[in-house]
Formats: sequence, C-alpha cells, structure tokens
Amino acid sequence: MIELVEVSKEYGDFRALDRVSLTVPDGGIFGVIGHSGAGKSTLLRLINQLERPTAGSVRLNGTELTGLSERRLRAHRREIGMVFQQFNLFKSRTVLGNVAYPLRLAGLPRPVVRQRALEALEFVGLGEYAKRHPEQLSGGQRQRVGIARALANSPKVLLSDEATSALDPETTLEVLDLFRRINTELGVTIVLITHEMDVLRRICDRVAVLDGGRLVETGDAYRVFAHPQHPTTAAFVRSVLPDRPAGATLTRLRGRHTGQLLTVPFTHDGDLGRGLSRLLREHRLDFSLVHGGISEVGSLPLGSLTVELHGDEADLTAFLAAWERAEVLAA
Ligand SMILES: Nc1ncnc2c1ncn2[C@@H]1O[C@H](COP(=O)(O)OP(=O)(O)OP(=O)(O)O)[C@@H](O)[C@H]1O
Repeated sequence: MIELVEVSKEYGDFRALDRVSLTVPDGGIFGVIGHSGAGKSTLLRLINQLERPTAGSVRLNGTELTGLSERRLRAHRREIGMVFQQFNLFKSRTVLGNVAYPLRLAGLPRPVVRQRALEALEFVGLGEYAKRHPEQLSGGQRQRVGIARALANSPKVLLSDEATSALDPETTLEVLDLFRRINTELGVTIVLITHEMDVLRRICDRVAVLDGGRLVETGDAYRVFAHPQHPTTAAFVRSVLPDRPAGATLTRLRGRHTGQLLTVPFTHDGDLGRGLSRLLREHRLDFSLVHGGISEVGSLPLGSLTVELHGDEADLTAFLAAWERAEVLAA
C-alpha cells in the first residue's frame, strides 16, 4: 500500500503540490489525471522519492520513506519499477542489455541477469528482439522494452509516467492490455499518470484528479465517472462520455427535433431505462432516439441517451411529472 499524507512540494516559492493525501491499495490500477502542470509527475516522483517532499509523509507498505538515507531507499526503490513517456532506453545497448541494466546494477550474477531479462522480454512479447537495438524498433515495441526493464527486478509497484502519451491509439491499447496483464498475472500494483481520461476509463479501478497541485477528487473509477463532484473532473469525464446535450449541441438538436427532449442517464446498476419504457407505455407516448452514447468504464456500461417524445400534450405533461418523481427516487 502507498500512502501520501498531507504531502506538499515546493520549488523555491512555487508550490507544485499542496497538502495531497491519498492511499493506493495493493493489487489495483490507480490512475492520476490532471492538466499539464497540475503536479502529476511530481506526485509520481514522490512515490519513489526521486523527489523529496517539502512537507508530509510518503509511506510504502507502512515504511516511512521521507526520512530514509539514499542507501536505505535503494532497497525500497527495487520494489518500484518505472516507465516513461519517452522510454529512456540506452541507444548504445541491445534490447536485452537495456532490460538487464537494473539487474546488473543490483549486483546479480550474470547468468541470473540474463535469464531474468529474457523472461521479462518474453512476458512483454519481445523475446525474439533481444539482440536488436532500440532504434530498430517501433515506438510501441520500445515502450514494451521499457516496461520489461521495469519488470526485471520483480517490483511490487509499477509507476507509469504518461507511458502511452507518445503512442498512436492502437499501440496505446496494446500497452494498456499489457498493463492489465501485469496487474492480473503478476499481481503488480500500477500507479499511472496521464492527461487522457480514456486511459483511466479503460483500465483503472481507482482514480484521482489533480488540479493546480491540489487533489480535487479521488475514489472508485466508476463512481467518479458516473458522479463527478468537481468541475475539473466533470470536464475530463465529458471528454470521453457524451453528456446531457448543452450549448451549441442542444441548439442543433432543437433545430432538428421540435418535440420534448429527455436525457436518460444509463448506469450499470440503475433501472431508469426500464422505468422509462414502463412510464412511456402508461402515458401512451412514443419516442425516437436523437442523441447520446454508452461507453464502458472498466467493464461496466455508462452513458446517457436523449430521446424526443411523441404523443398527446396532456399525456406528455403527466409523464414528465411522473418521470421527475422516478428520477428523484433513483437519485
Ligand atoms: N524541478 C523543478 N523546478 C521548478 N519547478 C518545477 C520543477 N518540476 C516541476 N516544476 C513545476 O511544478 C509544476 C508541476 O509540474 P509537474 O511536472 O509535476 O506537472 P505535470 O502535471 O506532470 O505536468 P505535465 O503533464 O506537463 O508533465 C509545474 O508548474 C512545473 O513547472
């Protein structure tokens, strides 16, 4: 478990992180999102103490890291692997040499180094590329080498600093699949930082939102996506999930559909959809689908659908009153 308690980091008189407290439980995939400059990299580097906090406490499995000497820290850092946006591979070394590097630093015997490095390469699907050099590989393959290097020391935690931000969408999905395998097959806890909500949507079970150095929201991924509390979180959610139509979208919709519009939220545990069809039947109304979409957060569906209602004016009014009561009951 990783615990940050009231952690602040100042660079001169600039406060990059302001009293951030969060807990990363073992065994999950924890995603931190924020705009550029929000403090994500600083937060990640505090976890492996590449940065020391100005104030507060950073604990790994109960051990306070902030006061440890560099020598004592090194043992803890071996439990934490890290991958980077720009891969950070040695051009002069082979793929195997890159993956073997941290094992050689740890002073392991040569045959063990070779065997573990090859195993890590096999795991990421690059066993046949051991003798190549990084420049002979695609971006996605290079990132997988970076991931193999981070796994070679059998870490308990993997930190990912925008690992997919330099990759195309298809390669991003491959790397995210690999993260999921690392999490489920090797039991490695993953903490990733990203500015892409889609990354959180696909693989994270818990998320945190940073804004101007402050933690503005954290919790179960589905809950945060379904019920964002902070405006920054809500804006990130809107970037991947269609929201209740507003602004220009609503104007365009009203131009095309002159009837009563109704937006129905769709959550995996709600029964508003079923309630809707019953109420429509009861009030002799028909509908046509005009907007919306349903996506998945983790493996659970989430989204909204907007319909245009058709029918008698009095039935419509009675329906809307009944619908409002159903919404209140469901909330
Ligand atoms: N070594 C440093 N010295 C001074 N200021 C720094 C240093 N490192 C980071 N900062 C500042 O702290 C703030 C947070 O930086 P950080 O890199 O953690 O943000 P980020 O959310 O990771 O942003 P990005 O997505 O652009 O990398 C930024 O304003 C940055 O300029």
